Amino acid sequence: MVKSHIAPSILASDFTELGCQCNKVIDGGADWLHLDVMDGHFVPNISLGLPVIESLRKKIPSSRCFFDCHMMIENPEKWVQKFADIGIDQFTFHYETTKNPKELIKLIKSCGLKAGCAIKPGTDVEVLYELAPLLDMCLIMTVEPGFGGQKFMKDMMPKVEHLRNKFPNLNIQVDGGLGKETIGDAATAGANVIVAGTSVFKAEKPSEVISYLRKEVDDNLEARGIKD
Ligand SMILES: O=C(CO)[C@@H](O)[C@H](O)COP(=O)(O)O
Repeated sequence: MVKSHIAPSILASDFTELGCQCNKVIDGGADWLHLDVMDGHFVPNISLGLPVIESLRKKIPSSRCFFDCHMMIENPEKWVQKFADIGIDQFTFHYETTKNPKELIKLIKSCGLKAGCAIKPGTDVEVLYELAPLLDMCLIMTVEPGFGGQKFMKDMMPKVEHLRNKFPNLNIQVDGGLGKETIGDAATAGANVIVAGTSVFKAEKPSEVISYLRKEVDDNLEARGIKD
């Protein structure tokens, strides 16, 4: 059994008003904040890191919002403890960045964090089958990681479907190009954690978009009989 979680990606926010904008989407119904950490090596972009997330955490406690960190970085092992120390809730590493994913999951959990594993569009979903029972969440990228505002890759949906059929109780996240036009595909395939940057932060009424996304997910989880 799983719940819907709507996770706006702050990459699409106005960074000069970050705290206010985050509070607005949380008041509008967001369950998680999705924090995209990029190092300029694993992906061709640099976004934000420890100081920004630490400041946000001081304003927004865990009891108010779950901090979901998507680590688009090389050598993720080096950063787990540091991100745990500033109070994040979940550390999602990329499968492509580590030789020993099982050890990394152990490390993440030993630091008191939830563990997620992401795969790029070119990576086979089968790599997650052995790891999924050890994980709190799998992330199927629906764009090439690195930038917000890209087109949703519908051809990633069979990955979500395979994963959902094998693991009915797993949190399955999709990330990239999600909004009102694409949520139907993701929800039908079985995704329950929806990252939405542009569609939420650039909306006139973020709360209305969040409710729309949640309803699509909830209806589909209910139809599958796996809604918590
Ligand atoms: O991880 C990434 C991009 O690498 C995403 O989290 C995007 O930031 C989502 O943005 P939208 O496609 O929803 O604008």
